[in-house]
Amino acid sequence: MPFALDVESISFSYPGSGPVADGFTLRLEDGEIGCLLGPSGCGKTTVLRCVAGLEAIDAGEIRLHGAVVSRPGMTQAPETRRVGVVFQDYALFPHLTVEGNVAFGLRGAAKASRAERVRELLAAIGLEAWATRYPHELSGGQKQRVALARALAPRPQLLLLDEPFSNLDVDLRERLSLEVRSILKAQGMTALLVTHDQHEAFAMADAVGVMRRGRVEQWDTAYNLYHRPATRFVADFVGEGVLVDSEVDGQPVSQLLRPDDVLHDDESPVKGEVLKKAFRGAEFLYTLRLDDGKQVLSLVPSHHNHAIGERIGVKLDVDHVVAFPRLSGSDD
Ligand SMILES: Nc1ncnc2c1ncn2[C@@H]1O[C@H](COP(=O)(O)OP(=O)(O)OP(=O)(O)O)[C@@H](O)[C@H]1O
Repeated sequence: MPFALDVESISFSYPGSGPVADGFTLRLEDGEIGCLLGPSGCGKTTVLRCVAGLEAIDAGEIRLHGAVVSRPGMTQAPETRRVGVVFQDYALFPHLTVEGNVAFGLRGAAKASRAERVRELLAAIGLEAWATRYPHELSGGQKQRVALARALAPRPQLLLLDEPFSNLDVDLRERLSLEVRSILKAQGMTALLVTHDQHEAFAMADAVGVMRRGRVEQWDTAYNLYHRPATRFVADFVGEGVLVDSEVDGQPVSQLLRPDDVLHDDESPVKGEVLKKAFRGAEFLYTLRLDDGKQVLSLVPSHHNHAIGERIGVKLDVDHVVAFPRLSGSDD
């Protein structure tokens, strides 16, 4: 079986700039939800535009279910790729009702089957009662669900989502990511999401690619990106933590300590001075200075409320060591 999406070693530059995608590779199985996660400017949106057919690649190849849609000198038009796109700004048609918006991509289909598909999708997004409302009557989350239904209506072979929740507040973002994931899974849709928000990536995707300078640095499950980052960049970008100088097998290394590796324990002889504290609801995130001067982060249940300057006992609970060679000067 060919991959639903197979992006093989593509390169792309805007006129007059260096490469924005640089030997970029990514594969998605049928029904898989992938995510590109990375800092601003690393090339996420550009890769999505190449996959949609909005940019012509300079090298490599893009295939959808085995059919070549892009190679140097050949770019199949976006409208014939059967690729749906959802953007962050919803882009709903203000003069069309919810059902009018969802039906928009079904022009040309028979009336009865069009009505049936619209009904099915409004049920999937839980907005049947809103069919005859207009976009200005909807909340941000509802608008984004309508945009999703509109993109799904013509049954694309791939759905691209570009920062779809970034206009929504944080709580809604995570809830909607999970909701959208279950809608996509129910429809068996293959999807590629782009975001710089790791909570969104973790909530929605089966696998996440951390991007840096036009390439994927690690393609993995959320769990592995957090607990087994392959590079210093991934360790730094995903989750919180500090790198402390240490030795493994006699070699000088920087060891990654996540806040959940450092436990608060009153009995422990190792003490840390509270330098900073951030209330997270269920937990405090403490920044502690140990007696040897090293700083670590510690996640502590929030009923342990300690003042800045207080010394508290800590112990390490590291079930596997993640370490990188120590930096020598200018490399990063
Ligand atoms: N139309 C354009 N012409 C020239 N350069 C561009 C154009 N669009 C984007 N770029 C540049 O390409 C690089 C990658 O941009 P891109 O939008 O793909 O990044 P991104 O990872 O999606 O970032 P963000 O999270 O900020 O949206 C950036 O340096 C950007 O300035």
